[in-house]
Amino acid sequence: MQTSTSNAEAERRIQKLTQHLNPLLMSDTNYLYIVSCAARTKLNVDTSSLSSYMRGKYRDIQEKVFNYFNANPHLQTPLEISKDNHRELCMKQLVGLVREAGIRPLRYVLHDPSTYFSLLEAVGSVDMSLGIKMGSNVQGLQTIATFDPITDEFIIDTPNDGAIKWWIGNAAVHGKFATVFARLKLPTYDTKGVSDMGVHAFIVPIRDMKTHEPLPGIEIHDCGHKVGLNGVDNGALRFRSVRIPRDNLLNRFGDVSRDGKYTSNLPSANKQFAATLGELVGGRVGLAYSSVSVLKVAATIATRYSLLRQQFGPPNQPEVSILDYQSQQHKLMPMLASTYAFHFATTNLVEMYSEMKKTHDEELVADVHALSAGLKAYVTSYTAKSLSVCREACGGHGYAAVNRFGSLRNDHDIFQTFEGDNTVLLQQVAGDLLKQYQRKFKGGTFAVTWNYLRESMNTYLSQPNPVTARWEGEDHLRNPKFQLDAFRYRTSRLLQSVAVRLRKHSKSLGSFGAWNRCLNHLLTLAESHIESVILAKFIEAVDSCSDPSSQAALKLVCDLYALDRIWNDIGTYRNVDYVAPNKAKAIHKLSEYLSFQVRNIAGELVDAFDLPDHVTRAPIAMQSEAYSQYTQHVGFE
Ligand SMILES: Cc1cc2nc3c(=O)[nH]c(=O)nc-3n(C[C@H](O)[C@H](O)[C@H](O)COP(=O)(O)OP(=O)(O)OC[C@H]3O[C@@H](n4cnc5c(N)ncnc54)[C@H](O)[C@@H]3O)c2cc1C
Repeated sequence: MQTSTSNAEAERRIQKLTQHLNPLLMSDTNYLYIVSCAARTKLNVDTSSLSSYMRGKYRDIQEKVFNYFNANPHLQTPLEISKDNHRELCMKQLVGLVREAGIRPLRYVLHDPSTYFSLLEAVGSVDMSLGIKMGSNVQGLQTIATFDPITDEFIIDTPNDGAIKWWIGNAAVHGKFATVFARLKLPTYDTKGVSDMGVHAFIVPIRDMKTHEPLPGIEIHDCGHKVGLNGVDNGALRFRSVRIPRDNLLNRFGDVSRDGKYTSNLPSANKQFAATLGELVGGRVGLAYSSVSVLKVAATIATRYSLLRQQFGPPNQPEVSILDYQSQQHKLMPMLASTYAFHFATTNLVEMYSEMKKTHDEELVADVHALSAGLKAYVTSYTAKSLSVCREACGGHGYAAVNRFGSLRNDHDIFQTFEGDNTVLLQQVAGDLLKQYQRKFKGGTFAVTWNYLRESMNTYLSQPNPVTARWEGEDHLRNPKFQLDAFRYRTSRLLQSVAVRLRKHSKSLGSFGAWNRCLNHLLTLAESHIESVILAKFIEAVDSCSDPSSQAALKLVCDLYALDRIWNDIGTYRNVDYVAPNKAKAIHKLSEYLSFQVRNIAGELVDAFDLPDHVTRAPIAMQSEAYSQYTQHVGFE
């Protein structure tokens, strides 16, 4: 921290005043005192260093995308646009990006996923529909692909109406090919008839290249007008004995020879399944990462507006900015801190994913699978809620479509559902944790991300220490060890207690019934685990930052993230006396104080997201002359 010790008492007084006095009733002397001290306690943030630490090597390619759309205003999505026009525009945006800007996203999918996801982030900031259109694919686990050795073809079938593939991006209008995940069936020439080789990916042409009509056996219906993302043409697909050449099997993990023999370079069916699964998680990784970029845009708009907008103040004094109100800080500052936390967690996920694509390491595949499910669910739910908070935090102007919250909220909302419903995904995380827990008691090894549970179980399951439960000093509360211990303690308790409950209920209810009886407990466990992972990654990012001013800012933001989360769940900690009443009070006070300190550098923190005005686009968030730009937009001279 850059504030001197002598300032600490002054800061505390400011915080006390801002906490306990309604600014409307504040005396002039107090008010001036607050303003002057606030200026003194402000950290100096070097925005450009912080920004390059955040964006790293992807800055250039993202700028290329932003510049292309800035230079081509006709390709920017207007506020009012019909579904059909939006679909056409979205297609033109994609074609322009590839042909004119020379950006070929698919080139990166296989060999450089990190660059691909950063492109997705930039493109999604321009129009979320475009980001989704670039990443859509088809998955159908009930769909069947049967090999016909006579014609050397696979026959693709949708076995029943329940297996019709709904909501396939690009299918309703523009798509010519689909990547279809289907169960591969091979003839066995015995009484069994066929054997099921598990899920494989196939390229299936769906429309005629010249006439663009659906091909024989392929039925396509338009899913119609949606709540958002109307630039994407979603369709429902049914396959009836569609024949494709044997070569259309994507054979990286398993192949079929001309005489119908199956070969694979992977040693076991488990490894093959893990590798195929690895291919499916890319969508979730992309959604978690893109959701953070939506949160960055929303937090930028809401923070800039809150700094600009002045409302009321002490008698005979200038009005104060609405971000000076404690309530506004409470709405927005922990959210800004979370945006930073999620940035580092999802960047790390992308790196793990890239490594997994290179090595196909089985443990890493399992780790990325569970972590992508958890982060996708946690981050997208948080962003969806935050978009409403940001809208409300900007008052009436937040409701104007031009200020973006409506379209961001509508477009982003489905992130909670596609690539796996969030409630279902969190259950996968809980299931994985339980598996790890069982292994611990059977003496097996723990996968990488869950390693901390191995260390934590013995420590955290013992009774809380009554002495440390009372420690309330700022140094202690801002110590990453205390913060991480607290998060992990909660996860370990939840894990151990749910395991006991599941065992008890499964005797009378069976495993499905027991799972359902403990479902809310399981979801809380999964969220708690994901919060621990996010905090651990944030702490690592603070430690690795070499620029002192950026590091001080990140440390402040990280402390706010950690203490705000602990305070949000303080009941759990109090219930088991992990924190005594005095400590709970100190955590609350400190998190409000940190919100106030973050408020002092909020402008710099959102500037470090490095989103140009032509990307944020909301007139209330312009970096200069925001009010006049807005009044001009409405029509005032
Ligand atoms: C705009 C859009 C685009 C899409 N794009 C694609 C695409 O390109 N490719 C593709 O393959 N798919 C796509 N999808 C499909 C998407 O992946 C599914 O909609 C999603 O997986 C959820 O499945 P569902 O709609 O059947 O919901 P349901 O499973 O019916 O869920 C409905 C509700 O039931 C609850 N629920 C369901 N199961 C459980 C459970 N086990 N425990 C507790 N609660 C449960 C859920 O929490 C949810 O609240 C898209 C969907 C949309 C809307």
